[in-house]
Amino acid sequence: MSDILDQLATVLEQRRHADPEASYVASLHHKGLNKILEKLGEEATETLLAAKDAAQGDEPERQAVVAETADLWFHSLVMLSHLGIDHQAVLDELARRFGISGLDEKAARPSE
Ligand SMILES: N=c1c2ncn([C@@H]3O[C@H](COP(=O)(O)OP(=O)(O)OP(=O)(O)O)[C@@H](O)[C@H]3O)c2ncn1[C@@H]1O[C@H](COP(=O)(O)O)[C@@H](O)[C@H]1O
Repeated sequence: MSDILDQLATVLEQRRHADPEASYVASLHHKGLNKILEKLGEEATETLLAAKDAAQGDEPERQAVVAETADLWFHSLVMLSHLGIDHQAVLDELARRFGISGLDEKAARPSE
């Protein structure tokens, strides 16, 4: 899975200083963080609406969830790139958490 993420992250990095007229990613960087976050919020909402439809739908509705989730992941990568955060850090964090039950992790948190 991380092959395509690595390739995409490389392209996104190249687009940071590309011509906004010629590249969607460059146009997002050019518009700035608020625009990127606005798109991210939109894609999150579209993903959850698609998921609600898919729960009572058929194959087309399931495919819509895949497409919306791809939009959401893509815009998350653009956000990370804009902030200069390597997407590998997110993969490393997931790897660090791998095998640690969320229930156990929460129970081990210091009480506030
Ligand atoms: N994976 C993607 C990708 N996924 C989604 N999108 C774009 O994300 C945009 C958001 O979808 P919307 O339906 O919300 O778009 P919209 O309604 O036109 O947006 P608004 O006008 O409402 O702001 C669309 O223009 C999609 O084409 C993507 N654009 C680019 N990529 C990748 O990024 C690379 C670089 O793209 P460019 O920078 O455009 O060369 C591409 O080669 C692809 O690999």
